Parts: sequence; structure tokens; C-alpha cells
Amino acid sequence: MTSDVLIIGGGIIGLACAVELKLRDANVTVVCRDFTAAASHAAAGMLAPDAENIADAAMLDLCRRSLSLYPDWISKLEELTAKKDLNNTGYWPCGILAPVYQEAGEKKEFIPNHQSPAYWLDKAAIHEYQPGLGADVVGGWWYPENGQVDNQTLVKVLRTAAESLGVSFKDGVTVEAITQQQGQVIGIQTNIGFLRADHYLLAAGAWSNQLLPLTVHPRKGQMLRLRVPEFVTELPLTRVLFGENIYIVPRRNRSIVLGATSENVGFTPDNTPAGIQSLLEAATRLYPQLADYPIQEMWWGFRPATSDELPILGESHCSNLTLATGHYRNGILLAPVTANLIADVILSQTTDPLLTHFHYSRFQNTPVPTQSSTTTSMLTHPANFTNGHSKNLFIQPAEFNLQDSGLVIAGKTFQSRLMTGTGKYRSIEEMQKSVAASGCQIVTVAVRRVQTNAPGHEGLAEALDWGKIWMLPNTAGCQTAEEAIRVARLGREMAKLLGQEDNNFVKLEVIPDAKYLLPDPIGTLHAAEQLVKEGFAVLPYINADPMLAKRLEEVGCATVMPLAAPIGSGQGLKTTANIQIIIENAKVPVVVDAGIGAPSEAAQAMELGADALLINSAIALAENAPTMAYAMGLATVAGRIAYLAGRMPIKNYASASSPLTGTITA
Ligand SMILES: Cc1cc2nc3c(=O)[nH]c(=O)nc-3n(C[C@H](O)[C@H](O)[C@H](O)COP(=O)(O)OP(=O)(O)OC[C@H]3O[C@@H](n4cnc5c(N)ncnc54)[C@H](O)[C@@H]3O)c2cc1C
Ligand SMILES: CC(=O)[C@@H](O)[C@H](O)COP(=O)(O)O
Repeated sequence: MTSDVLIIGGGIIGLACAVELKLRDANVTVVCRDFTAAASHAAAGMLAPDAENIADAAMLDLCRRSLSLYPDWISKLEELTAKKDLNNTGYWPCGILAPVYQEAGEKKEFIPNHQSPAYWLDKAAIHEYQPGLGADVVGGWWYPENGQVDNQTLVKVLRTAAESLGVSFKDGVTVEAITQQQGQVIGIQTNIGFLRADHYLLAAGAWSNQLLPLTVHPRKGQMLRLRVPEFVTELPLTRVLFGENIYIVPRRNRSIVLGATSENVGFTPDNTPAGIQSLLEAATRLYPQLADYPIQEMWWGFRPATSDELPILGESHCSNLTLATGHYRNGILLAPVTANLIADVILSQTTDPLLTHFHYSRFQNTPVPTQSSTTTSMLTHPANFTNGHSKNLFIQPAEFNLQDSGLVIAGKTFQSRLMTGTGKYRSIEEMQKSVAASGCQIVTVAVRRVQTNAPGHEGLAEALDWGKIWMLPNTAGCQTAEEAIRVARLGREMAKLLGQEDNNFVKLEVIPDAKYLLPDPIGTLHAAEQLVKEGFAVLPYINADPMLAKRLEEVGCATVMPLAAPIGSGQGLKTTANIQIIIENAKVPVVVDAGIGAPSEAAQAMELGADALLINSAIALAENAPTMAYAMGLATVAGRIAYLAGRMPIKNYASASSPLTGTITA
């Protein structure tokens, strides 16, 4: 049995799983960066499987199961925290009324086959049942079994319960990478060092794809809270109103939560006038007397959304890593069922059949593996991936036991350590052949040039098979941090359009100087800080400056990319001493970028211990580009193997290679 479980993320999902695992005798540690940033803190707390109008049958089943677990789960939590008063979590099966302004025309009556009842109320009935609704409400559904919980107090109760059971917490700690070897997680890299456990659970909400390339992205929601004024003696609302683009959630403590916007703006923080205005307009239309209620508080949060709006639950590509993320709009509702099913997976190795529907591999073209075959290509391009070329550049003979686990950037593993570009080729066909011949798995693309169809970039984006090659959008042509941030966002959209939904990589170039193409260190640092905040995996192109490399690593960049020599100069390794210092100190991959002119220089950079190379001009401008690409691929592998083999020390004097003893004297 797995006893030590490390949970990444201390939102409701991480906490609920921690309590359940601990109750089943596991040793549990929760690592959490920032509890106040959690969606769990920001939510409205509705328990609304029916009001949410969930179309997917398996999801509806999951939500209903969770709703039915709620009463016992709440009692258990409140017992654990020695507070039997059910109001402590604000759990309130108060029902949800969903008024409409236009009748949809469907048959409206009690639906007896519904697993939970739903009643249609016509205009007269709804106004009688809920006085104070806007005059233009024409009817609505009543879902008596839906309800709410005060998510902010619930997570506090969960945290207290977990602590009282002995769950250990590492607060304010950021997980930077999940380190894997041969289908196993061997530990997690954090800002306080390397942590190990028997088993790992990823419950990092909207930030999950900073650690694994899952299709989880943030969907921002703005919220506000009103207070029932003193002069209103009785609670005016005793059920949730779930209207069009608005929900009104009255708490028993006389606050009223209004939500929420649904914005696709990455991790852009703050409340905005437009967001708050839209909520207030919709709320006062639905329940006009709110117009006079005092505003108490505003906030925002990031729902962990997936492209099909369903959570990702259960096993992963690694046998000791389980996933519980992507709960999107229903994570508060789904907490108890998630905790149960995930504890079953981790501790009893039993997978409820329902979990097949929420398996991570549904976003790939691969079939869902059975329990006995757990490895798929989610994070690691297959080791024998040849990128269309007949030669496999990555095969390293087993007898050498090289223990090279691949290049890991922002949790994604690549076998090839060579990245190439797409510029300067004489034709698209030559570029395609060169990319294939190099064996590279990452190709950088200048977002601006592709968007503007610059000469040589027409049709470029479509010319490569992005099912096989990971796109590294770059901000070439940007002179300021602001421009680079804008272009990075476009790059992310471009990658999405080309089918890489989960690609958050950006090669950051801020280059104001046209003659030497030297990057602006200050602009690069500023842009990197912002882009990291927005959830990008940032790969900054820099001069070979060890201090800057350190600062960029500290702000959360996924790699550093020091230059060997100016871009396109083919001068070779001109910055060796500084690159060596960067390599010695870096905890993120060091990618030597720009200026490499020949395979010998590529090999030399890898022998120094660089993790990867980015080479464009030396390939594109060679007389025979595909052949040079092949040579660069071989040189990268040779340099890496030589680095792993460990070169001999350099000596001042000769030392004979043949033995000096036992020779025949003449
Ligand atoms: C405005 C809004 C309204 C909502 N309303 C409802 C509702 O009414 N009903 C409902 O059921 N659901 C609702 N939701 C959805 C629900 O809040 C989420 O689905 C749920 O909170 C997700 O929980 P989680 O634990 O997965 O993620 P989160 O609560 O976001 O927690 C993730 C945690 O992981 C931590 N973390 C992330 N990355 C790292 C890292 N690298 N290292 C360490 N820690 C890390 C974060 O700091 C965070 O604390 C709403 C969400 C929003 C934003
Ligand atoms: C394509 C790209 O990103 C280049 O800006 C990169 O820096 C490579 O430089 P070389 O063209 O000198 O290899």
C-alpha cells in the first residue's frame, strides 16, 4: 500500500483528498503556493448539478453522486473539527430557482424520471413563490434538491480537519517541476528544495498545466458581495436565484454573493468596471431591490477549465502520479466524490468505471489505457520518435547505461535536445526536410512574421506537423517588454489554433538593437515576470549574463537561453566562460541559443553541460541544409553523451598512452 502521498495544491480538491487519504491511514503532505489565490476561495459555493444544465451524462452522474454525499461529508468534517453546528460550513440545501425572461418552449412540468426533481413554475406561480423578482421574469425552474455551501468557511473547516488528523502542510511553497524517470515520478522540485513521496496527486487547479501539459486553462470569474441592510429584518432571499448570466446566492449570515463573469483572459488579475457593471445590471434586473443594498466586497478567481469542460480525474502516464484537476465550474460541488474516487485509486488501486470518462488521455488520439497499461505519450514524446526521418538520433545503446531522462521543460519531456528555427530557408520544402533531418522535437516560430505573412513565412505555420513537433512561439521583432507580452499572448492563441491547446511555451525575445541583435536585459526581466504570472512557460533569450540568468530563474522562467554569439553570426561559442557559470548555477534547463555555426560548436556547448541548443542560421544557410541539420542533430547527441561520459581532465604535460613499464630494453 502507498503510505506517503504528496498533494500539489491546497484548494478544495487538494484538501478534500488530503482528509480522505488521511482518514484511510496514509501519510499526507499538502504543498500549496497561495491559498488565497485558489478558485475555491473565490467561488459562489452553489451545489447546482441541475441548475447548471449539465449536458454530459457521466458528468451529471458524477455531480449528483457528489451532491448526495454532501450531508454526511459535512457532518464528518464538522465532527472532526469538533463543531457540530452545521452552519459552520454554511451548508444549506436551500434549493435553486432558475427564472427565465423568455419561455424556451420545451415541455415544462415535473420531470419524474429526473434523478432529482425539477418543477416548472409559470409566471404567476414563480412571482407568488418568490416575491420581488423582476417584472419581466416569465417563469422558471425550481430545483428543490440543489443548494449551497459557504465555500470560504468550508475550506477553513477542511484545513482544520486535515490539521487535526495530522496532515502536514507546506504553505507558501511553489512546485516548479514534477521530475519523472521511466514512467515514475521521482520527486518534485520546489522553491525550498526537492521533495519526495511514494505517490503524488496533482490538484493545482487552473495552474495545473504549468506542471504538466494538460489542457487546463484559467477562466476568470469576477464576483461581488452585497450586505442585507439593517432595516430589512428578515432574510429577503432564502434560496439561490440562478438567472441568465447571473447568480444570486444569499448566505444565512446576511451577505449576498453575486457572480460571475466568465472571461478568457488568462491569469489577468483584478476586478474591472465592465465586469462588475455586467453583474450589477443582471442582478438588479432579476431581483430589483438589490439596487439599494450596500456593496461589501469584490474579488475574482480562476476556474480550472478544460476544453470539454469536464474534470481530469484518475491515473496519469506515471504509475505513482494521480490527477484531480479541471473541475471548472463545479469543483465545490465535486469535492466529496473526487476525494472518494481519488483515495480509491491511490490507496486501493481501484478505478470506478465512471472515471474512464474523465481520463486525461481523452484529449489525445490514443485510446484510454486499461489499468494494467498506464503509460501513454502525454508528457513524453515516444523515445523512438524519429520526426519523419529514417535515422533515430536518440537511441543510446543500453549497455552504456547513460541514465539520460530527457530534456524536461515546464514538466514536459523531450528526447531531442536540439531546437531549430524556421527562418532563412530558401524554400518551405527545404525547411521541412531540415526539421525532419535534425530530429528536433521543438521548433521555434516568429509569431509576428507568421501573423503578417512576412516574406519566407507564408504558409509556414501549416507546413509542419504540429501533432509531432512542439511549437515554441517566439517574440522576434519585439523591441519592448510590452510588445513582447502582447505577441506572446498571440503566440499562445496561434499554438491553440494549430491544435496545441495546452501549449503555454514562449521564447521571449526583447531586442531593441538591430545591429547586434542583443537582447534588452531589463525589458526581458519585466516581460518574463508578467508572462510567468499569466501562466506562460517562459524561455528567455539573453546575453550570457549569469546574474540575469539567476534573476530570470527566480521569477519563474522555465529555462534560460544564453547566446553563444550574436544571432545569425555563426561565430560559434564566444561566451563559453559565462555559459559555464550559468550552467553551474542553474536549476532550470540551460539552452544555448544563437551564433552556433558548425556541428563541432554544437557538440562543444553540449559537452559543457548545456541542456539543449537552439540552432537556426547554421542549418538554414548551409549549402545543403537538410544534411547540415542531420549533422547538427548528431553533434548535439554526441556532445550530450560525451558530457554524461565525463571528459578526461586537462593536464599540463604529456602522459604516455602506452604503459612505460615492462618494455623490452634494447
Ligand atoms: C468565480 C467562481 C465561481 C465559482 N462558483 C462555483 C460554484 O458556485 N460551485 C462550484 O461547485 N464551483 C464553483 N467554482 C469552481 C470551483 O471554485 C473550482 O472548480 C474549484 O475551486 C477548483 O478547486 P481546486 O482545488 O482544483 O483549485 P484551486 O481552488 O484553484 O486550488 C489550487 C491551489 O493550487 C495551488 N497551486 C497551483 N500551482 C501550484 C504550484 N505549482 N505549487 C504549489 N501550489 C500550487 C494554488 O495556489 C491554489 O491554492 C467557481 C469558480 C470561480 C472562479
Ligand atoms: C530562430 C531564432 O530563435 C533565432 O533568433 C535564434 O536565436 C537562433 O540563432 P541562430 O540563427 O544564430 O542559430
